[in-house]
Amino acid sequence: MNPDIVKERQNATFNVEKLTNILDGSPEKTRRRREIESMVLNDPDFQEQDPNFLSRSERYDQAVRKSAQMILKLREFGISDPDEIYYYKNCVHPDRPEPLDLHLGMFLPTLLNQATPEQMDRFFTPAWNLQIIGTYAQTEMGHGWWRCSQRASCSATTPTVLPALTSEDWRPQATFDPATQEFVLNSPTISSIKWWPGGLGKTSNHAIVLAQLHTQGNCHGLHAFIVPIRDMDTHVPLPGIVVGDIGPKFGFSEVDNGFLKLENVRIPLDNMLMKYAKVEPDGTYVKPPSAKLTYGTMVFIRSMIVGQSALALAKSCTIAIRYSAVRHQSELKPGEPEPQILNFQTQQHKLFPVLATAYAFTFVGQYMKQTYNRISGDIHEGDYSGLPELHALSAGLKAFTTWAANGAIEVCRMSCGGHGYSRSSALPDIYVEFTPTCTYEGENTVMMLQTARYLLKSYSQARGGQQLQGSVSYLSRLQPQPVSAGVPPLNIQDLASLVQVYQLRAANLVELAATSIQQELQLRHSQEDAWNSSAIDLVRASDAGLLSVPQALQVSAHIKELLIQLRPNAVALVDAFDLNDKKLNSVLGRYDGNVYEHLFEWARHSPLNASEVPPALTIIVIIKHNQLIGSFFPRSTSLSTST
Ligand SMILES: CCCCC/C=C\C/C=C\C/C=C\C/C=C\C/C=C\CCC(=O)SCCNC(=O)CCNC(=O)[C@H](O)C(C)(C)COP(=O)(O)OP(=O)(O)OC[C@H]1O[C@@H](n2cnc3c(N)ncnc32)[C@H](O)[C@@H]1OP(=O)(O)O
Ligand SMILES: Cc1cc2nc3c(=O)[nH]c(=O)nc-3n(C[C@H](O)[C@H](O)[C@H](O)COP(=O)(O)OP(=O)(O)OC[C@H]3O[C@@H](n4cnc5c(N)ncnc54)[C@H](O)[C@@H]3O)c2cc1C
Repeated sequence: MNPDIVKERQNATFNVEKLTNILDGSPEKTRRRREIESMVLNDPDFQEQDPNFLSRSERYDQAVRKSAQMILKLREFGISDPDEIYYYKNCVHPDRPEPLDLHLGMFLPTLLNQATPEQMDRFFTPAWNLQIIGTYAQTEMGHGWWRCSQRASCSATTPTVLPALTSEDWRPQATFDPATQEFVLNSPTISSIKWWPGGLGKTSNHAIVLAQLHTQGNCHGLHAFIVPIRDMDTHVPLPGIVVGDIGPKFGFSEVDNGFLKLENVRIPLDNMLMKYAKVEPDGTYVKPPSAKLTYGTMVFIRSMIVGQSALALAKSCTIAIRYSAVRHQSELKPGEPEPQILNFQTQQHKLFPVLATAYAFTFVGQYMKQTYNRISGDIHEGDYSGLPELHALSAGLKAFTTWAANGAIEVCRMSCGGHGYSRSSALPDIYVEFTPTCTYEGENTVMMLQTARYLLKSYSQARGGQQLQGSVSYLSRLQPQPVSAGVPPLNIQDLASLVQVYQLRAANLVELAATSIQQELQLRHSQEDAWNSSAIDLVRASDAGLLSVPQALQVSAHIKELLIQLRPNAVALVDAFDLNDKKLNSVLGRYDGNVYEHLFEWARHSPLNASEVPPALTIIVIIKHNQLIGSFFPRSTSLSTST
């Protein structure tokens, strides 16, 4: 054990195990989490080659092998609780998305939320047993977003063939054929090819495809269909299915994100997910109680991503803070030993806010999950009243937490200097695997605008005298203040006072956005144009701080004081996240702090070190010996060599 890190732990002023229990929810939950962890980390079937030294195809193959083992073991150990499955999976594939993510994270949950009992028997049971492997195909090459409700040019009363349809409307179509009781699916244009779905490229044999429903000559907007894409025995693509991998990406190397072109693919009537919307055998369309229910799975994953932001931050600051405790640089005073870099105020100022955010997001993630479970329970009982708030909260928190975490991971990487740039630190991988959360499940700006839409509606209800409940109740309680009213009193030591200032700022920003829309409406006369011209204010309204210059200076001084208070407990606070070394997979973030010897050891495994003279270098050796000069270079080229 590195002596610096030992001293850090000796200086801590609280019981780390108790804090771990609080983070987990209870001592029993900590025990069970560790039990699952050791099932995976001590299982030889999950041993792997360091992916850093593998090609993409090798990484995919290794991940598929581990995922298959994972399913067998989940069955063997009878693990069926979604939280436990999720935890087990995260130990099997630490930090890395894998080919079955979409199957587990979106295919199964979409069936649970939108399938009829008959469809549950036909699809969910075999999918649970991994006979059916599914993905969720919404995004297309030309479009990442869809309307929940029908477009003006795609409504129940608009015949499909009207020339009013624009090129934008040429999205994948599912047209009902009553003669055969089938839907015929087509991707009419290049831009309507499904693009991005995880596990689609090679792994899945089924996809939930979102397509425009056409029946009795009318278009009814976006609906979900279960489409078999590969033969269940041979895994070969079925007729009419053009499918494959979209190629290498920034990260996600283990995942076969794919493309899917549908060419007159026929599926039975009862392959449309019909828990809510229905098509009768004669083609009659039965509306769902809410068109927004089609988007339920995204609300689930967005809620889950809030917790993933916390985990990415916990990992990043564990690595950076432990490393900063054992790294020494630059004499502070001449002749004295070099200090731990964690003693530099600037280093603390980089890392301690990340640490605080990791804690805050952990609790926000738990709150989001409880809210999701509560409101989705109501929805299952037929009460849809909480859906708008759930959508606004999950969309806004997904965007806010992923943006914040995305920036903070990079702060952690840079705070580790050069070694942070090495893949041995794990920080580059954490970044590339985390950053697409800002884009997928709804691009963040678009999500912020969804939250703003809800805030503005709530604002106008509050101004109309309604007493609002839940997360927007502050809009009823607080009267937005004009700038001339000055800044509110603030006690920076008092949490309640800080929350009140945040709420006031939020209310002011919502009012600013509403005023902007009103002004733009007078200028532009169209609600849509006024909305777009106020979009910057709207995004700010969803991301609410209202301080005077002296108050800001007071905050700044208080932060310096807090850095000093936090310093003795920094290592213990990251230890409390209880991230096992094998899960963290970082040379810099090792629990024992023995960084340098393991860094050297890790580098020696680089494939470039497999031979002292890599084969490609023989050409240089030959050139050095002047044997090829005549054939490689024209006679006029003078090459001076010493040999
Ligand atoms: C069962 C066992 C489970 C075990 C689980 C265990 C382990 C899990 C394992 C793994 C998980 C790991 C990883 C996670 C897996 C996957 C993640 C990886 C990849 C990502 C996959 C994807 O990206 S899928 C594609 C996602 N795509 C999007 O998110 C597109 C975003 N677009 C939209 O949401 C919409 O197009 C829109 C909202 C931007 C615009 O829609 P539009 O209709 O035009 O909107 P408006 O006119 O503004 O609003 C209309 C109306 O609807 C309301 N609304 C909108 N969305 C929703 C919603 N989702 N819910 C409720 N309500 C909604 C909106 O507020 C408006 O309401 P009002 O009219 O009342 O104002
Ligand atoms: C790693 C990864 C995995 C994915 N997995 C899946 C999957 O499994 N299944 C699936 O269906 N999809 C998947 N996706 C696709 C993903 O859901 C989309 O990329 C995402 O929804 C964003 O859509 P887009 O790419 O069309 O971005 P665009 O909407 O084209 O965004 C581009 C820019 O335009 C801006 N913009 C767009 N609309 C508006 C607006 N209304 N107002 C203001 N600004 C706007 C955005 O803010 C952004 O700056 C995945 C993507 C990635 C990167």
